[in-house]
Amino acid sequence: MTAPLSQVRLVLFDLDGTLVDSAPQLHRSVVAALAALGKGPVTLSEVSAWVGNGADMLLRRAWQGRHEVDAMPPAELPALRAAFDADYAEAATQGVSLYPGVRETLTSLQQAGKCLALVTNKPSRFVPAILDQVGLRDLFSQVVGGDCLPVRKPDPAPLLHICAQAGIPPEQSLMVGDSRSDVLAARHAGMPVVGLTYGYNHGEPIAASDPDWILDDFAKLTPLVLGSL
Ligand SMILES: O=C(O)COP(=O)(O)O
Ligand SMILES: [Mg+2]
Repeated sequence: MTAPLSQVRLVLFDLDGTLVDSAPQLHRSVVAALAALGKGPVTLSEVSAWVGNGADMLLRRAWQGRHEVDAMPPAELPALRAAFDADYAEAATQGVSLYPGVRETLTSLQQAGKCLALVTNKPSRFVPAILDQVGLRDLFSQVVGGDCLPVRKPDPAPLLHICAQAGIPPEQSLMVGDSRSDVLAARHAGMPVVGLTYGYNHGEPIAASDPDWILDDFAKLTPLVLGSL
């Protein structure tokens, strides 16, 4: 599907691996949570490959040391999550950085009259402080976190919720993300989707998820959306 991007009035952005490089802080807090329950550490590259389906799934993967986890969550999950939350409340903003071109690109899209929204699987309580830290808080008209609705990406509901609130249909919207959850959510919502190559996608190239456009540089969004790419 390649809808004409001249129609796009609303652009929805993923957070982790799309706007911010947050894996180092997530890694720190996952290791702290494991240690609190007497478990040894996991690596940054493992954590990067396990991000994308929310904090509980990240912790379940870390607990089992693999991406595909058992259907039943471990009994330790609530304690693990409490330890993670306690550490991440402090770690989330420490050294978190924007990918190149993000601020300039978001600003130019907003100045061109596009409505911007954030749709992340990260628990909502951590999102405002991160947006403040990187100076993006005022750019989004809506922010939907991983626990705002009963379901999260790859379910299309968070994307459709944002469209409904904005009064803009999915066909006139664009999803921008780094993982297969973003591509699938957009597909199910009937929305075109850009996949970025540099983020966290469970260790596989974003091309495997077949987004409508693949960009290796966030700044290329401006000409893509505003019409000169
Ligand atoms: O918390 C996660 O698993 C990832 O969050 P994201 O949806 O912003 O990539
Ligand atoms: Mg992401």
